[in-house]
Amino acid sequence: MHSPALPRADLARLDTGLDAALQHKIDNKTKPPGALGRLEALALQLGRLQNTLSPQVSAPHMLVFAGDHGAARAGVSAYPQEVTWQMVENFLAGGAAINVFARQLGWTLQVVDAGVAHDFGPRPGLVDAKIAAGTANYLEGPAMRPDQCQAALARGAALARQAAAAGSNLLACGEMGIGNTASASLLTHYLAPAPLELCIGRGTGLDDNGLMRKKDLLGAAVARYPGATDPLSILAHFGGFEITMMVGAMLAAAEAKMLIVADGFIVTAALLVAARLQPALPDYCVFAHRSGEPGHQLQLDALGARPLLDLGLRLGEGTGAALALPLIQAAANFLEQMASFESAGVAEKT
Ligand SMILES: O=C(O)c1ccc[n+]([C@@H]2O[C@H](COP(=O)([O-])O)[C@@H](O)[C@H]2O)c1
Ligand SMILES: Cc1cc2nc[nH]c2cc1C
Repeated sequence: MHSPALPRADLARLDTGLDAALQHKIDNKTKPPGALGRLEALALQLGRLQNTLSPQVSAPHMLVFAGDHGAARAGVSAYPQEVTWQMVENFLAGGAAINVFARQLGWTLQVVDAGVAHDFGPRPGLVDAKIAAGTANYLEGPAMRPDQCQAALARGAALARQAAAAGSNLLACGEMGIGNTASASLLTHYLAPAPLELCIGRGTGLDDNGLMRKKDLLGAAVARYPGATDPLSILAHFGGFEITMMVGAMLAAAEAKMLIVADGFIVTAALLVAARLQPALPDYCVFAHRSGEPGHQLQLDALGARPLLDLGLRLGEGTGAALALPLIQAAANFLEQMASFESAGVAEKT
């Protein structure tokens, strides 16, 4: 599927021209070489991305995309579909885990209705980008029409461009959508690619019977759509609107040279789609954490990614991305603020 909503140009790999100077700056800080571990690689990545020896994290922006899934009614989740809109209300009231972590960081969230099956009316703090009241059920046909897929990609891209225009150079993505681990499993199966069975987990907490049912249903969905390889067609077939909007946001964020902070299983499914469209995309990403959802590791392997944290989180909402933000800020800060051996008068290695 061709996408008029997305940039046509190939996304460039990050320029490594400053690597030697960045590494020299990192190595001259008052610490043994390599002693700041993964933070040193993060500092190098930030320097490459911003093409400077003094990278900074400016106005980090978090988008939390919410959407409903037609397949949720068939029983792929431990929770009823209504939880999606109820949790959006919780986000708006400031009572969800992501609100707590965002407050701790002094961070504001932008909550986006990408396609929730509920009429919120005009609400302060909620971006109305509703494509439809939930996707169609992919057990019966495509989750969305091609024009809906394009509209979702375009809306996501516009939100990332707006954040960049307002001075942000870091985009963190989060999501909420009952049934969206099923969509993420299907996308992972086709795009990692990986055996379907290994891509399916308990999501919000299915018991053994529920997991068996989810595997049966998703097996039937794949049987209806054999041999697909085109990433946008697969995305449109299995949804959801929140995942599609994240794909658009990620591609536009990378184009604007923002650092993209990925969260868990569903956000990384969107990233898998985006990386199939723009293979250089992982250069622009930090993988915040390893989700407790087992298919996440398959996605990370497919992307050659190593997450920063491993806390057993499986909540979504962007919680892992929020928890990783201080580490990214620490990487920029040590590079900017630490003394060098010379400036501090500390003797170097003998
Ligand atoms: O981020 C993750 O890795 C993650 C893993 C499992 C579940 N979730 C969240 O749980 C919801 C989807 O779970 P489910 O079982 O309804 O497919 C959705 O709102 C996600 O944000 C998120
Ligand atoms: C309560 C609840 C909160 C969530 N946050 C993200 N996904 C979620 C799923 C449930 C069920």
